Amino acid sequence: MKPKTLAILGAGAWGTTLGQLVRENGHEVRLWSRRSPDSLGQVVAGSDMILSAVSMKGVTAIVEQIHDCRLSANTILITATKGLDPLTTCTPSQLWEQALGDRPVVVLAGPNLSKEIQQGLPAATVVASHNVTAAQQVQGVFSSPSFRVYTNSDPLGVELGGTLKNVMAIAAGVCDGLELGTNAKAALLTRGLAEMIRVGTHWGAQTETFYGLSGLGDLLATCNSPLSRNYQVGYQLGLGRSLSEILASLEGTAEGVNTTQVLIQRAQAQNISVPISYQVYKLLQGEITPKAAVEALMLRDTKPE
Ligand SMILES: NC(=O)C1=CN([C@@H]2O[C@H](COP(=O)(O)OP(=O)(O)OC[C@H]3O[C@@H](n4cnc5c(N)ncnc54)[C@H](OP(=O)(O)O)[C@@H]3O)[C@@H](O)[C@H]2O)C=CC1
Ligand SMILES: O=C(CO)COP(=O)(O)O
Repeated sequence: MKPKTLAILGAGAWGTTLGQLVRENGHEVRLWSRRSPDSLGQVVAGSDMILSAVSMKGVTAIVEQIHDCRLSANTILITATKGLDPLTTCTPSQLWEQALGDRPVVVLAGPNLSKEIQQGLPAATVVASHNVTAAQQVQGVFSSPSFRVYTNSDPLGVELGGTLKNVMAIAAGVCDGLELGTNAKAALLTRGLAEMIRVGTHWGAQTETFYGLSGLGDLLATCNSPLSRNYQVGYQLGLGRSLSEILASLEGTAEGVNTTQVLIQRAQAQNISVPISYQVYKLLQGEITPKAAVEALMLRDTKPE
């Protein structure tokens, strides 16, 4: 493959790690953050691909700035952010699509704890787009002997898999912090996946996508690893620490905290049943103790599976 030029927006843990992967594959990487001396326009000019790996709270500002930048007609935008916009409740790819018109947008998501990837441990991910050719080009740029990349044609499902599992990762951390055991964790993750599918399909994603790497796969990774920031938040809540105390000492972004707020706002407006996410919400709001959240879930009305 001819070397490509990739502008990476967001020099946090994930942007840096993805930049390292692409550089090792022989492509040119220009890493940009809001603290960079170069302007966004300078960095994206002439790039074949732009990868956004900023946390959700930074996406809107960058999407607005991109409007004023000169991009070539076939520049591919790749979004790796796992979150929901509090103002519009849109996903990052929806925000990018609104801004970029006809240019292809590709979602990259999967069970990808950046610290393991930095060590060169094997991992797999998904690149999803309505534009199959664009997804295949991105697959070519990122694939390596240690990073296996699959294409998918349900970008919304792939994006929501990676986004909604962060709420479940908080719940899983609480479960482990409270030492509720393996049966409880299995029940939580299974019902958590059902909840993610209920929300995702209501919003237009396909059920089967959630059984893939970005849904079930990322659920297994983040709900079982202390490397996950969302899991860490939940674990420490389970130990009885307050959210503000936890966030003050957390290294990096735990998107699930914001995602839970936006999810509950939208699920309530649309009358979608999200019992696990709702207990995570009440816990994050400080309205309930971890033990009371578990009781509330266990004492719900009985129902068929
Ligand atoms: N780390 C991981 O393992 C993975 C992370 N992700 C997702 O990638 C995204 C980024 O995560 P990660 O890199 O770990 O997070 P970090 O906290 O390490 O980095 C966040 C990045 O976003 C930028 N940012 C934050 N707020 C703004 C803003 N208002 N304007 C512009 N830029 C901003 C930060 O810039 P600055 O440094 O200037 O503050 C930084 O570059 C998240 O959505 C996460 O869910 C997805 C898969 C794996
Ligand atoms: O999304 C991730 C791995 O796929 C990273 O998880 P955290 O954001 O919880 O650290």
